[in-house]
Amino acid sequence: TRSTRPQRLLAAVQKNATRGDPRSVVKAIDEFCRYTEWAMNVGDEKGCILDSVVSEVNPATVLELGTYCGYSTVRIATLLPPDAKLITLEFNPDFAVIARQVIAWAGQEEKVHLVEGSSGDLIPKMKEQFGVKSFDLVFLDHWKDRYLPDAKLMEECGLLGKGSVLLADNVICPGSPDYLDYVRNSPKYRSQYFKSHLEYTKVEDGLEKSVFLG
Ligand SMILES: Cc1cc(C(=O)N2CCN(C)CC2)sc1-c1cc(O)c2nc[nH]c(=O)c2c1
Ligand SMILES: [Mg+2]
Repeated sequence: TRSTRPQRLLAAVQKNATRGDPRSVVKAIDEFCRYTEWAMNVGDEKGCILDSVVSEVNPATVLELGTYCGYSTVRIATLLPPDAKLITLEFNPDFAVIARQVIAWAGQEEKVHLVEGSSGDLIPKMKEQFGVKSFDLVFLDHWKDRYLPDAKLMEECGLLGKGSVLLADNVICPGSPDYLDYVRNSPKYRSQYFKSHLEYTKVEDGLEKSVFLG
């Protein structure tokens, strides 16, 4: 039967990237998605904004909501010090299988903990199961309708501390208007929009960076 898009993306990584070289993995995925087959990775343009926020926050603990094929997981992990921890949650087991292999090909498995399941179920278990006190950075890139409930859930679970940064992908396309309205109008956050484009296209999209004020 026909292969899946994530399987074709992994094949492109294994063919064109050097094992243990994360930058070559990122480049191979971007070339595949730009010239062969579009896929919903954060991409190179928004990826540079992601990189700059990760470098600025210099997080010890990161939560990524939505792994997909592991593209942003690799981008983030590459910028973290060796003792930092990146937990990434993926609901779709077929995506998780591919992401583990992409992350391994990039040589980043030490810093990454990929957990399969839904964010709504797993967020309340972060403290007990993973010994996390709070997250310095959360990258929301799973499903537009879960951004707001999961942000509130993280607040309720005490997973956000003063200065914790939420960075959300796709706030314009596909769009998460209720989340945007919340973080832009809540006294608990200071929010900033980084205008960009939907990965590998000219369509407008952007990242919203929101600092939790405690
Ligand atoms: C699946 C999809 C289709 C989009 C689109 O407008 N398209 C028109 C233009 N053509 C080229 C591509 C397709 S945008 C998008 C998407 C993009 C992300 O970054 C996502 N991140 C996390 N979770 C998502 O569900 C997610 C969906
Ligand atoms: Mg996205």
